[in-house]
Order: sequence, then C-alpha cells, then structure tokens
Amino acid sequence: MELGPPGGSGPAEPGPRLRGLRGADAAASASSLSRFGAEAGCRAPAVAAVLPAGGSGERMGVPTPKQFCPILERPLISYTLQALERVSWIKDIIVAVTRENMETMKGIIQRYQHKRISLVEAGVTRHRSIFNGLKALAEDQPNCRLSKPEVVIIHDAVRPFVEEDVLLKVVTAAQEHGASGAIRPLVSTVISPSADSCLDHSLERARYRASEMPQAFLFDVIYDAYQQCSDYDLEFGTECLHLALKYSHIKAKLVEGSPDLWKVTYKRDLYAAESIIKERISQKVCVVMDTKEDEEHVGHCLEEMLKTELNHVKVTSGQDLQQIILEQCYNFVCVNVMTSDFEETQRLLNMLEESNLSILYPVVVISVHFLDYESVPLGQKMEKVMQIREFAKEAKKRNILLSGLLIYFPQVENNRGLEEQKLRESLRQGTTIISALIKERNSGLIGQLLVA
Ligand SMILES: Nc1ccn([C@@H]2O[C@H](COP(=O)(O)OP(=O)(O)OP(=O)(O)O)[C@@H](O)[C@H]2O)c(=O)n1
Ligand SMILES: O=P(O)(O)OC[C@@H](O)[C@@H](O)[C@@H](O)CO
Repeated sequence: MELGPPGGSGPAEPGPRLRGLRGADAAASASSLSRFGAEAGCRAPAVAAVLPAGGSGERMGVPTPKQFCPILERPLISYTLQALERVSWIKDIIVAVTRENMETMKGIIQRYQHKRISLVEAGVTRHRSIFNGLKALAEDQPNCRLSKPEVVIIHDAVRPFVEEDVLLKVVTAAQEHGASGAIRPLVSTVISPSADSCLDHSLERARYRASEMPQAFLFDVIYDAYQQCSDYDLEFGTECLHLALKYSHIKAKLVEGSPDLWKVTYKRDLYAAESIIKERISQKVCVVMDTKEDEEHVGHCLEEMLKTELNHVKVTSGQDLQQIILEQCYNFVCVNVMTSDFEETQRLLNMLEESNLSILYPVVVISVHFLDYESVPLGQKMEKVMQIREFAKEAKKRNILLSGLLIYFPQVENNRGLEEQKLRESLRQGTTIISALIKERNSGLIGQLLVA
C-alpha cells in the first residue's frame, strides 16, 4: 500500500488551476457543504473519496487499461480526478491502482498537477481495491497518514462526468441514512434465463433501477461491512450498497443521478466521452481584434457570423484577455486585417503559455488574416503567412492547436456590389471553417493555412 505525497491530508487545493485564479469555484464549492451543514443543523462532515482504478478493462478490448486510455491526449482517469478536485470539501482522494501501473499513475498526477491524491495498491477484484482504499483511511492501519473521514465517497475512476451536486446529494443522504447511491432508469428490460437459455421470466422494468456511482457511506458503515465480507462477496460482488445492507444492516438512500454518470466500459463509451468533452470545451470563443474599429469593421462582421454558429462569442482588444483565459475559454480567433504578420497571434500564444490553460485541454487558436489575395499576388505575402507551420509546431508542444485562415477582403473597388458579395461569401465560409476547427479540435490540421 503506497500513499502518495503528504499533501493529501493538507488543506483542500482545487487541483489543476490556472495561474492567478483564486479558487473561485473552490470557494463556492466549500460553501455548498458548509451551507448544507448549517441548514441541517449539523456541522459539515469530513469527506474523502475512494476511486477503484485497478481494472484491466477487458471489455474495452485494447491493451491499455481503460482508465489510462487517452481522451484528447489526456488519460480518462485524469478527467475523473479533475471532477473530484473541483469539489473543495473532498479532503482526500484515494486511488487504487495495480503495482504495475503505480508509476504511470504518479506521472499522470504530476503532469496534470492533480492534488489531494494518495495511491494504494489495487486488489484482484473491484471490491478488494475499494477495501484497500478504505484501509488507507482507517486509523487502525500502520503508517496511516490520512485522517479518517466521517463520510467516504466511492466512485469508479472510469466515470469522468460526476458533478458536485450529485456528490453533495449522496454525501448528505449518507450522513442521514448511513449509505446512499446514485441510480438511473433501466434502458433495457432485465430478464432471467432458464438453464437451457430460454426465457424463464422478465422483471417489470419500471420497478427497477440501475445502480450507478457515486455512492457515499458513513465511513464506519462501509468499513465494518468490508471487514466482515465473505471471500465470495469480495471475489464476485459488484455492489457496495449490498454490502452495507448485508453486513451493516443499512438500507442505502437512493438518489436519482444524471445521464452523464455512466461508466466507460466499451470502446463506444470512450468515443461518447470524447464527444461530450469536445462539446463542453467548444462553447466559448474569444475573438481578439482591434475593437476601436467601427461597426462596419470586418472583425465585427466575423463576430456577428460566429454568433450564428457558436453559443458564447466574446470580443476583446486584449486588455481583458488574461481574465478571459482565467475563465477557461479554450478557443481563440485572432483577427489580423490586411497583414500577414503574426505579432497579435504570437502575443496571444505567449499569454496562453504563461497561463497553463492548455495543460488540461487542447486550446484552439485560429490566426485569421483578412487579405485581398486576389488583386495582391499572394507570393508577396506567402512567405510570412507560411510561418504558421513553424509557429504551429512549437504551439503543439504546449497542447495549442494553431491554424491559419485567409478571408478574402477586396481592396480594389471595380464593382462594389460584387466585391461586397464576395466578402460576405468569404466571411460565411470562414465562419464555417472556424466553427469546424473549434468543434473537431483535430490536431491533424495544425499549421495548415485554410482559405475561405
Ligand atoms: N480489480 C479491479 C477491477 C476493477 N477496478 C475498477 O473498478 C471500476 C469499475 O470496474 P469495471 O468497469 O469492471 O473495470 P474493469 O474491471 O477494468 O473492466 P472489465 O470488467 O471490462 O475488465 C474501474 O474503475 C476499474 O478500474 C479495480 O479498481 N480493481
Ligand atoms: O466492475 P463492473 O463494471 O463489473 O461493475 C461495477 C458496477 O456494478 C458498479 O459500478 C455499479 O453498478 C454501482 O455499484
């Protein structure tokens, strides 16, 4: 049993954070449990979490255990850790991993700056892994440096989409009832096959629920249950709530969970998880441009068109860029009018590097150049614009996906009406390209110069 850095028993740190961001959501999170405590007339409980992460992921059908499979080049388990670290009232997070994966796990903790994590050795079954995690928190263990919690959350490491509200619900229900677990409606009907694989009977689906995670327990309830557990239960059991009922005679309070609580089990689940993450980080876009320009400025035209494709488009000239980065916007459109220089874009890339923003998620940066590439031969500008490939190689090392986009901006007024129509068409095409780059986050397009 190997515990991680002593930081686990220290004050709650909100995990990976952007430089300069006070734990705003950490403060909000801390108040949620203490607020509950006040309303319920009791003090907020000390809470720890145990994450079983010692499986081999056979049903995923790939050599890498699914908890370490990458999503947007980051291991799945890191998303789950991040979700729990957002909750500042969870003081310690115990992760059970196999001895052979211990170094991998330590590398993930270091690279993604996870906090409050302690590692224990997993067991040969999920229940044994959970039991090892609980032992690390029990005070009756030698070399125990973690304080015993009043309430312990148990959550599969391969369920990355867990929010504070459901954690708060199961913890407060466990405080009152001794145990609690998230449930979801069944999608398929449960049937019982006969010995010759024919239908024996089926269950009335509406009367049953799927047991999901997170679950929470008064620590002594679940620890006593595991200590009394039969080897059969430890070997073949899959339900912690059942152990609390069978050995501690506690009937868990069931809490309706959200659809996102599902467990990543098959390869399709990994694709689904990646789509959800991409969708979440593609919502906010920041357009960096000279806002002193008048409303007719092409940058504002682009802004208006982007608003038809993307939900939250924010424009800045640069002053509040630091705050926008702190608010975790992962998509930036840098507008350059009649120049193929990259000063503005380079300035943005430098700020992003200093912020650590791209540690957890790939940041998309699109360097947009409004150029009259019909009347002015591109050759005069290509050598500059082609620098984007070099910039993009360096940016990729920092998980920043940089692409270039040329938007036609006619300067010779032969036929005003036709030129304006061409500009609108190019703006529309440019908007479609920007939206696709943000939503797809395809690292295969970095350094490419796209033409609208
Ligand atoms: N000996 C084990 C087996 C499973 N788990 C963990 O329990 C969680 C849920 O288990 P499951 O989805 O069954 O994971 P695997 O056992 O890895 O999957 P499979 O059954 O497909 O091999 C996972 O986070 C898994 O890593 C564990 O800590 N120790
Ligand atoms: O490890 P398995 O995937 O076999 O089973 C785990 C699930 O049973 C478990 O996560 C929920 O049902 C809640 O107990």
